[in-house]
Amino acid sequence: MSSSSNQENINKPEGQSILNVVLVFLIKMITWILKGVSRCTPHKVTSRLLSTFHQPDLKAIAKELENFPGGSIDLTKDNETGIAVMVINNPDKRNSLSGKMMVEMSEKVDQLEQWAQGKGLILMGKDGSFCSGGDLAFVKKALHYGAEMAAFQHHTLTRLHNLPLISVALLQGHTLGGGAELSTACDFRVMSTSGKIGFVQVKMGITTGWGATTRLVSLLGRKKALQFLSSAKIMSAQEAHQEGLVDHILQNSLSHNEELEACKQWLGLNYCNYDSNLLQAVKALIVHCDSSKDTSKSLKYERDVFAQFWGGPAQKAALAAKIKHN
Ligand SMILES: C[C@@H](C(=O)O)C(=O)SCCNC(=O)CCNC(=O)[C@H](O)C(C)(C)COP(=O)(O)OP(=O)(O)OC[C@H]1O[C@@H](n2cnc3c(N)ncnc32)[C@H](O)[C@@H]1OP(=O)(O)O
Repeated sequence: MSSSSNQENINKPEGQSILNVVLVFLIKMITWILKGVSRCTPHKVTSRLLSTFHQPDLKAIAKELENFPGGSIDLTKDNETGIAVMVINNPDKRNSLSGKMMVEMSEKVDQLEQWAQGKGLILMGKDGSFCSGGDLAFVKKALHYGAEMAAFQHHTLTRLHNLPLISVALLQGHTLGGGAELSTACDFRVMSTSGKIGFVQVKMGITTGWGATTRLVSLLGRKKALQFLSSAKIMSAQEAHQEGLVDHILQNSLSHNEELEACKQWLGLNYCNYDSNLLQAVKALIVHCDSSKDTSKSLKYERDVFAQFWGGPAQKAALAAKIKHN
């Protein structure tokens, strides 16, 4: 009796410690598996993001974006030629986009949607540079606001893409990151011989936030989209033309203004020769008949993924490194 109770006293702690070891092992295994699963899950959407994405309150987002000043978006419409020019005007920062400029771009797209005499649109940057993406001063202050900013930009750029006007991005100087994304919201891209274009987002620790993945896949197919987006390669005009991203390279040694005139001629002579009602109908038909036009699901997925990386450690490290892409 006494020996068996001794036995029990001796065995009990041993049994417990084995149980403890097994329990700790199991907990570690479960934690490890869960971490692995979460690492493999491409997008973890929080309830906050879901509610934002299902019904983005664009007016409230615009109000918030207006708190980030700098630059402007300028629009001139020529009723005679039917060609409008939209200028991204923030040359001191290589025409990067502030929050306020995002709102202004949306307002200018509203105006173009109503332009009955319109045939064509040229989107360009001020003083010989197209756009170097988001204004990094804005980006650093808006690291909590990626999902909302992306929803706003998706709405504006989808409307820009679907305008009943034949649109051309005039790519002078640098077209980087969000700038490259903007260029894909136009029907054509015309580039200076010295121009450079790069989807540098992965180098900045993020994925596309302004809808370029969705548009690139439909424009050039999966393989090219993958090549541009995964390499962050900066392409010359010749390379971008060979890849099919750029439609026309301008003649060498023209001034910035001469390049604009040459771009107007290219657009006007090739695509704006006929009546504006007819041309608007042609563009509207193409948008309507494009089987990939319902991009809402794809854009939502794109911004879900973007929101995961925006404000994350890789982006913060890239911003701290003050990377230049020239
Ligand atoms: C939002 C996100 C997205 O895709 O969703 C993105 O867009 S990611 C991509 C974000 N973009 C970038 O990371 C571009 C970083 N910048 C550069 O790589 C370079 O500045 C170039 C754009 C190639 C221009 O080089 P370049 O030698 O010609 O001029 P620079 O470097 O002296 O630039 C002239 C002035 O413009 C400013 N600057 C240039 N890009 C800027 C930007 N995105 N935001 C704010 N400031 C910018 C420079 O700091 C400099 O200001 P100071 O004279 O005061 O020094």
